Amino acid sequence: MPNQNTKPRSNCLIVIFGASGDLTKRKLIPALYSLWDTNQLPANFAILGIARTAYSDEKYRDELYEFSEGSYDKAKWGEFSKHLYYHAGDSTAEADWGDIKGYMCDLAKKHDLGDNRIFYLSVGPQFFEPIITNIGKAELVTEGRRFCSLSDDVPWQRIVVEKPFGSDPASAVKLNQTLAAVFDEESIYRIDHYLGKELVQNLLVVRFANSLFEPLWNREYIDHVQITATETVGVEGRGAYYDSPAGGAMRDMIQSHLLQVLSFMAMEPPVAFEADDIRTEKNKIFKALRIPKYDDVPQIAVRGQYGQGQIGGEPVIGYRDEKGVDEESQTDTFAALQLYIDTWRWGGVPFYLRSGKAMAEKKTEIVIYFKPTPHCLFKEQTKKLKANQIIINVHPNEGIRLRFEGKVPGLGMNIKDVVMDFDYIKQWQVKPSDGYAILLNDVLRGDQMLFKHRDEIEISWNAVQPVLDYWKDNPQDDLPNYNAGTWGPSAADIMMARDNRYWHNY
Ligand SMILES: NC(=O)C1=CN([C@@H]2O[C@H](COP(=O)(O)OP(=O)(O)OC[C@H]3O[C@@H](n4cnc5c(N)ncnc54)[C@H](OP(=O)(O)O)[C@@H]3O)[C@@H](O)[C@H]2O)C=CC1
Ligand SMILES: O=C1O[C@H](COP(=O)(O)O)[C@@H](O)[C@H](O)[C@H]1O
Repeated sequence: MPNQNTKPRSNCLIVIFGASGDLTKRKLIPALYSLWDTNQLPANFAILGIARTAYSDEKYRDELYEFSEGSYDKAKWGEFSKHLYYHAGDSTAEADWGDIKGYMCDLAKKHDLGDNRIFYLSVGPQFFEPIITNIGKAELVTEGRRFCSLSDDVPWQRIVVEKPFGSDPASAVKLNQTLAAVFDEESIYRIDHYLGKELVQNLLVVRFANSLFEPLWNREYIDHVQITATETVGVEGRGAYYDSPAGGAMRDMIQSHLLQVLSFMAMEPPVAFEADDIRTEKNKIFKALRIPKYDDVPQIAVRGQYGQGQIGGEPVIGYRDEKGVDEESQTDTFAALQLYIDTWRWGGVPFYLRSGKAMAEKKTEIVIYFKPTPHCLFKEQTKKLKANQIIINVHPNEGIRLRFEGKVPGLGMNIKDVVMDFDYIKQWQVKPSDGYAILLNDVLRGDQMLFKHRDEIEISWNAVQPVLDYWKDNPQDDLPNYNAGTWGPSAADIMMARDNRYWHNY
């Protein structure tokens, strides 16, 4: 993996809370291993996993190795895992912090790490605040140095906070306050793994390293934008979380990942390619998002929930039959939302966001639909002409496709749409990263560019809250309203048809 971040990294202890969980095993440890394998970790480092399940260091290392099902080279894993430790404890209980702190200090001495620490909150959101508070009480954030976290001479402590970041505007503000009581904003890394995806970052390069696209990137030429993240998987054993008041597609995907993608798609050119400048421009987009009116919700938002169906020829149970899900659940496993950004550039251009589980295909894409030409020379073909499109395939088939009209070979002037194709894997001969290695590399080097600022989180909740309120107040009696393995409820197509548009499904 190329190193795109050239800031120096210093020796440090990486502490993962929730070390026995899915995210740690599936994403964090593989990302740290790949950084180590490509010499991107500091000369001295140790990783300390903390959770309540009892493991010895050896057992923990073996468990992670087995979990990887052969993804790690055995000899290399042996070397890497010498840096990997485990401590069984309840990090939400103040009483356990004497031991936790002692263990951290011993490891720091053993590996000569000084006081540099990264705390990674890979636990359920209900545990974020108690753990942050306990870190503060244990005096693990160096007093008087909170505002010097980027200096090489002074120890630093950084915290990585997973999603969901709150479940509404008030809880997001409260979490930000708890964080601010212990860490300065420069030390807080609110992670969104979509910003670590190659094709999402590529948006900035496409827009700001080329003169070809940016002149068209506005209301004069763009008719509308669609941002889609659909999955074939259902809730996969996360029924209890997904069906809680903090769950559902609007919160789980749209409020977080898709709004972040939208901000990269829509922001103004930053003054410089620096974290502060990028975050300033993103923040302006969040400020300019038109807050939907409560009474308009049925026109601008669609809620869906999957019933039983088939995916890839296999039968799939309905959402309400999943473990941990209420049999009369109103949770949205599909959500679609029309938004406007009230700025000079985007006035009148609708942005359609949608996400769903148990759908026909796993795909994440941004599709930009252009307006028709001001005058049509090919009169008899007018009805057949398709809108020009830029399709950014974030996953799968990573790449960028430009769809435009071309002449069909032969006699006469027949016109058909054709595609110009930048295929990421063919071009670079590498598989794109899932985002975690890129983002962890940034945390190690103190680069916040791809992390969410306090302000944008608080504002972005406001854009979806009226929809969540409306849905809570108005149960929908047609749920489940789409079969697993389809493109979601017909109401989503009707919402588009009302605007004379259709979803980009194939
Ligand atoms: N899994 C994923 O792909 C993604 C997850 N996330 C987010 O990451 C976070 C973790 O998710 P995930 O790994 O899936 O969750 P899991 O339920 O798989 O793991 C949760 C972890 O928290 C630990 N834990 C629970 N209670 C305590 C406690 N009181 N003290 C210390 N540790 C505790 C559990 O260990 P034990 O029981 O041993 O204490 C376990 O290690 C969540 O916030 C989730 O939203 C975000 C994006 C993707
Ligand atoms: O954060 C989350 O993302 C995943 C989808 O991530 P992707 O990288 O596979 O597109 C989603 O399944 C999960 O519900 C959500 O919490």
